Amino acid sequence: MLEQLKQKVLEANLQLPSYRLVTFTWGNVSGIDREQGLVVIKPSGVAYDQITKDDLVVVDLEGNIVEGKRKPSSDTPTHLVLYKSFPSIGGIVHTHSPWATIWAQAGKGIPALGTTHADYFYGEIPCTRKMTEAEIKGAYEMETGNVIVETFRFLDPTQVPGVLVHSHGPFAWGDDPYSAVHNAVVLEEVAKMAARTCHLNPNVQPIDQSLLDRHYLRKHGAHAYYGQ
Ligand SMILES: O=C(CO)[C@@H](O)[C@@H](O)COP(=O)(O)O
Repeated sequence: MLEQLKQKVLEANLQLPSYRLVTFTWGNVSGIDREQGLVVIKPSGVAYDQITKDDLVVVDLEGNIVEGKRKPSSDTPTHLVLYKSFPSIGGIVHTHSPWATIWAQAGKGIPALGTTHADYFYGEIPCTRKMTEAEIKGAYEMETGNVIVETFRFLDPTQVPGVLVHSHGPFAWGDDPYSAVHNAVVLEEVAKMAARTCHLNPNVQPIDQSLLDRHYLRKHGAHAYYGQ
């Protein structure tokens, strides 16, 4: 089980540069084995083209290193807060993908302006509030997770599998590391489309609820009918 998860996390991390979601060592992917309560995550500061399965780090839900010779991603506390708060997710991706990061730096959520967005996100992709001085100077990465969880107090993370951390960048998640990367790619695509749509038409409004429902629910939920 854990070896299979390591392979998935390795492949998912290597997808980030191939989908052009990261530059240098920015970003990270993790996956969780909920039966064992263990998380596999990318090593901190290691170039993607040098990462091997042996470089991956295994931590418990308190962040203790259980296996691995490297230091875990600096964002590990953020991932752990999300795994503990969102029990349905199996993989998490953080990047600084440019278009999503532009929205995060602007402090604005990405509105659902079209069906591409609606196919994956059941409404706006929210932006967190700014973090306080105390949060920034305190356990910063853990507090980053807490501000994401606070943003989702009235949202279902399975229906909106991503968020923008104010002044920082996007986090996306899914059932496993691969689906988390898939959602991270879509988040970046809809961020680009939405930015250019708003530039073309500053008065554009989010799509009607009926269209949002039709597109989201045809792919998700009990009555989904998309695909084979
Ligand atoms: O968000 C950041 C830095 O702002 C991190 O994702 C990025 O530097 C990657 O850090 P790690 O190599 O995962 O420790």
